[in-house]
Amino acid sequence: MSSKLRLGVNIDHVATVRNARGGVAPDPARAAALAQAAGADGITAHLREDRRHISDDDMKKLREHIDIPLNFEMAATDEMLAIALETKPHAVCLVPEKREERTTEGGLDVAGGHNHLKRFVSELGDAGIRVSLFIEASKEQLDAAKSLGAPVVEIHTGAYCDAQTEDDRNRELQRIGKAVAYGSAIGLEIHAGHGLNYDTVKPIAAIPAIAELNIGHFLIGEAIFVGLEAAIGKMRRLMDEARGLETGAK
Ligand SMILES: CC(=O)[C@@H](O)[C@H](O)COP(=O)(O)O
Ligand SMILES: NCC(=O)COP(=O)(O)O
Repeated sequence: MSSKLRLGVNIDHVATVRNARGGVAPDPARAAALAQAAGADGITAHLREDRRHISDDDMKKLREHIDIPLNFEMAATDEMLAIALETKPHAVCLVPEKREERTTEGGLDVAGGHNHLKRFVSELGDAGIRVSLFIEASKEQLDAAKSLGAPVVEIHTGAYCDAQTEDDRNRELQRIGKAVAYGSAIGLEIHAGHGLNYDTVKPIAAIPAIAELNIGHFLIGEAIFVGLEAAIGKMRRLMDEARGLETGAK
């Protein structure tokens, strides 16, 4: 019997729309409350160093007003560490960040940045925060994550989602499947996300050892047409179908 896959809804791009006019609407905390009501298992938000979407105040409001787990995505910097330790979210996902990128382009080089990351994993873990590392689907990165003592990794699904041919997509899917099997065999909890939509979610959701998917940009875009509740409901249904589960989603 397959187990239910958790859906973390990333609300970054509600803030992108708000910031286009510099006011207070639409409010990411309101979107998070709606996502929770629609069946999200967690809320993900990325406080970027340049504050292009989510703000410090959004993080505080999310922490105060949301009952489901908050997954705080951040770069491994001292500024972000201090904010995370004050916010005390359920989880922190450490991600690579480049000021000039449009979105997160790749995974963290955990193997190469081992010494730099160690302190972040320990300090967050000691504060009772579940630490995850956003990485590419590679054995080298999984081994490095394990040796740092991170309990969770999130596999970057961007290359799989962006693949232009069926062959490339299948190759990426196989790479992810192999990494998930290896990561879970060495005792890591495996999450996945980035760029997932209705067309790409099922093969990823069908990988049994994945415990959580984080999905944002597509859901917020789709909500413009059908509303957030319907968009999340459909994603939930596709995930449940991929696991062969009865779905309670509308
Ligand atoms: C780390 C990751 O893949 C995303 O969750 C992240 O939030 C992407 O950053 P943007 O939302 O700024 O594109
Ligand atoms: N970590 C991935 C995430 O939170 C959502 O990414 P996306 O669906 O906005 O690309």
